[in-house]
Amino acid sequence: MSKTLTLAEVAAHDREEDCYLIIGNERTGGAKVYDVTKYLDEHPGGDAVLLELAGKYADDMFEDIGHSMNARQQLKEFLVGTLDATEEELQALRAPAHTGNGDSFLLVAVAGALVAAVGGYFVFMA
Ligand code: HEM
Repeated sequence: MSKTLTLAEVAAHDREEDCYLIIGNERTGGAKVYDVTKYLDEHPGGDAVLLELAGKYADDMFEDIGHSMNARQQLKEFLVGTLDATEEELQALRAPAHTGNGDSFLLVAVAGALVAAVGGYFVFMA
């Protein structure tokens, strides 16, 4: 039977000699815990990216890369168990990535103001 781990239990496996990652979401069948310690040296994307996420929720990064079906298949070899966390806890872990949207909104607003100012200047000069 597969185990169920809490976020705190996963967080304890946060180094090169003992590296767990949480990958998965509602769409891919739920958040699951993987022991990638033995995979660090073999990962085509290198060990650094995995170590940076050691003991953490790595799903957003895993999905952003657009891993192949083969990579998804490989995941199964490293399965430790399922994650015992509420939807709110997972959302909180995703939060840092979401603040990025606020920044880009600001960027668009500033760029828009700049275009309006330059446009206004030319209209004024004409
Ligand atoms: C156990 C988890 C993981 C497995 C089994 C895995 C497997 C793979 C495989 C097989 C590839 C080759 C391309 C492909 O088939 O898609 C790959 C590439 C890559 N992976 Fe992962 N990966 C894992 C987790 C992650 C995570 C968490 C990141 C976070 C950033 C990551 C970043 C990358 C990058 C950047 C590449 C591209 C390498 C390149 O093409 O230069 N991987 N991974």
